[in-house]
Amino acid sequence: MSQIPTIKQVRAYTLQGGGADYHDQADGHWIDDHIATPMAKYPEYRQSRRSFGINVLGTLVVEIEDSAGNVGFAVTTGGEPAAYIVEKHLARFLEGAKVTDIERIWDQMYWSTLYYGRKGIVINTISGVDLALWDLLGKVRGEPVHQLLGGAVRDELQFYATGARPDLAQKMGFIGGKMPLHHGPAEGEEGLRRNLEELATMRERVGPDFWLMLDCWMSLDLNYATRLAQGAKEYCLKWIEEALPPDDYWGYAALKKNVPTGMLVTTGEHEATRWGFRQLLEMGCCDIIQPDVGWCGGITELLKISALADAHQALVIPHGSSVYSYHFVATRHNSPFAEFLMMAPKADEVVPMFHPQLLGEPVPVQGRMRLSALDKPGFGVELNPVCELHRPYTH
Ligand SMILES: C[C@H](O)[C@H](O)CC(=O)C(=O)O
Ligand SMILES: [Mg+2]
Repeated sequence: MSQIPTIKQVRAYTLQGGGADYHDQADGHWIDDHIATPMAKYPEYRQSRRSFGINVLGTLVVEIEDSAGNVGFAVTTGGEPAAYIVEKHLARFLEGAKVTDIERIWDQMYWSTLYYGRKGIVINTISGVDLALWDLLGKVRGEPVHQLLGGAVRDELQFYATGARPDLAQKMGFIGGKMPLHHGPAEGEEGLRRNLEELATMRERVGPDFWLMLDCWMSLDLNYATRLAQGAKEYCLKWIEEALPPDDYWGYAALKKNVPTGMLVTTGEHEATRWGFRQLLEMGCCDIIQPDVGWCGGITELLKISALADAHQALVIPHGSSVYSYHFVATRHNSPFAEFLMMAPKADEVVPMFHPQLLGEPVPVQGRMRLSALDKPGFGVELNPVCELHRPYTH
């Protein structure tokens, strides 16, 4: 057997601009247009998520180089604080290790950061390192990540679209459309009426059979979420997403009992690790969990989360995250479809989710993606050289 390369150097960079929903989008983009948020109770922070700092962190880029000159990389949220954690803390667990030591490295990253980590930015950072390790291993082996995960269980992925225009997504071949909720409890009865009107208008446009979902981005309370779900029954809402703050497991368990029969409760994009998802699953909080592979602990942890969900008969439909989730979804029976986040400002065309950061990022065609689009080594993407990388710390 040929010798397994060892990890020579770990480098952490930051990058501003573009890059999915927590990054810098220009004025007029649907993703930052009066979306209901937990900050909407303050009128001055209601119109735009950038106003309260959704883009402050920017992107973390992790690069891992091995002794044979292969370089794996990944992008996630976390920016400069995450770069500090990689360089000053996590790099020690990688340098000198074999490129196959992924499980041991994850374990050491998690337990060594426990005293200041567990969730949020630290787990985003660990996720970025883990994804870069899987990318590197794929490049060393000359195989796509889905093959390293045990192989695909289907030849084609099917997508629903998240964006302001499910009616256009329907024409583009997606199986459903998830709209952002625009008004939270602070906008009172008038806001609730407008939320339901928007849903009614969209149902009218897409006809009776197309899936319609509402993404509430943690903005509601149990009473409001229950009333919204009950009002939305008439318009056959397929699921109500992230209605409550992620820590309100008790609220989710109650909401799941309160929603009309057949309507699904989904959540989990801001949840992390097997322990967080265990809480959601054991308390009966939702029907579908939506881990983001760049935030929940990476692929290594998502495998564990997914097995746990399967045993609870819950589906795993990862949040956004492009190629990092496509390679995973292709390999799991309990992930029968995937999300595509419409990053075109008017949600009127399919554009790569992480544009301009990645080169070679595949996108759905007619709401579908052939497995052959994911056949390159690693995650099959490259960093776009036009993006300016900044390395704020070294070790
Ligand atoms: C549209 C939502 O507010 C959010 O930005 C994206 C999201 O939660 C999702 O794709 O799910
Ligand atoms: Mg969501």
